[in-house]
Amino acid sequence: MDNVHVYRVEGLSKTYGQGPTAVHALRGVDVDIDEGHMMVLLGPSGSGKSTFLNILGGLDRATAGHAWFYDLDLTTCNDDELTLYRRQSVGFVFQFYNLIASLTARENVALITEISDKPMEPAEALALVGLKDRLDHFPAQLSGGEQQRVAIARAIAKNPRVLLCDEPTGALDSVTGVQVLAALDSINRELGTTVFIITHNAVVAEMADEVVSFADGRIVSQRQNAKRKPPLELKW
Ligand SMILES: Nc1ncnc2c1ncn2[C@@H]1O[C@H](COP(=O)(O)OP(=O)(O)OP(=O)(O)O)[C@@H](O)[C@H]1O
Repeated sequence: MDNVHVYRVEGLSKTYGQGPTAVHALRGVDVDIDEGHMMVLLGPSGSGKSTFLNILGGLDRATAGHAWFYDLDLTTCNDDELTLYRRQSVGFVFQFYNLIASLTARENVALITEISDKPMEPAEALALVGLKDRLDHFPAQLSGGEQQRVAIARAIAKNPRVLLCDEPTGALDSVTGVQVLAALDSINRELGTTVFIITHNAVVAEMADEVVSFADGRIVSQRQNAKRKPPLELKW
């Protein structure tokens, strides 16, 4: 049976600005993404990874081409449709955690579940990322890796179909970074969420089902790993 594609992308292009100062961030990207896959995106700085993820997440708009999320063409959505898509279907994790300092871990997650249709209990989301003993801690009482795991719990508590992570371990040392990657791995396995991770660390690619490499606004390679390596075995 054919795999179901969560995204189908055709000729996706993005140009910032116009004329001689225009920046061609994406130059015609074609790719299909299988539902439930753990995807790692590699490539040098400026190669278009974040632009690609931001368009898939409905945070930015393409200049040309198409990106379908199942049957929904994100490139023809109006602003309200994109907002609904983001709210219902996408979780985001960035390098910086953006937690509210005066709220506990549980309260930071609850902020999102209050505005979702089919949310998880905050405690359940925090347990999934290994923080069931930290529910009532404030961000300042948590390590950087633990704060990032609260941010991941917040992103998945609304049960999104996809989780888009832009350098989620960029601010962490290798030990805490691996724990964050392990949390993403268990979300992908236990919830079936399709997960994208942008990273500068090629070792992270070993935990992926599929590795997509960008250069100069294009995909220059796409390969599947025969076997995923558990994040706790990654060494960098
Ligand atoms: N809002 C913007 N306005 C103008 N140019 C932009 C904007 N966002 C990105 N760019 C440019 O588009 C190109 C691709 O950037 P992008 O952030 O997608 O690359 P990246 O591969 O994610 O890089 P990094 O690994 O450094 O985050 C770069 O040349 C960047 O300067």
